[in-house]
Amino acid sequence: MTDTKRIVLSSDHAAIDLRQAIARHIEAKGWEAVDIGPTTPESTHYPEHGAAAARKVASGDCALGIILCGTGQGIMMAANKVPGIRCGVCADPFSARMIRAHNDAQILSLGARIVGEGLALEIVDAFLETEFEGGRHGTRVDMIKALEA
Ligand SMILES: O=C[C@H](O)[C@H](O)[C@H](O)COP(=O)(O)O
Repeated sequence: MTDTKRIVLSSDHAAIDLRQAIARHIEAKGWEAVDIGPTTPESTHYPEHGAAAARKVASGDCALGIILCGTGQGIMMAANKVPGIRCGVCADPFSARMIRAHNDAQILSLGARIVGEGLALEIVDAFLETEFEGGRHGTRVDMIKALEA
């Protein structure tokens, strides 16, 4: 677990129920859920929500993030446009462990129209409980960072 336990959560309209279930789940596990919404089901725009969550992480206000839309794809694309952010879509726990251990991803993206709640919570646990391994993976993450320079 990282030093700070603040985890930002955000989604579009397609994932409100799952996002709120994840917030309750991680709070019960001792993380602080910083849920920045939205809370009402009107159709909204995932780029705004992905960017808002990513900025919370990039600024250091939150250590990690969990974002959701229908597929997880669009909101992931938006989050990855914020400098310094590495975000991956996962539909299985192994991938969620690997984006932390090998890619040092700070944000997990989930598709609420893809994964059910039980699987989503397993994916979230895998993501939050895994640390970056560094070493050769650090060299490669540094190469990703250099692409932004
Ligand atoms: O990648 C995009 C997400 O899956 C969105 O949640 C999806 O495009 C929203 O679609 P709709 O406006 O038809 O609910």
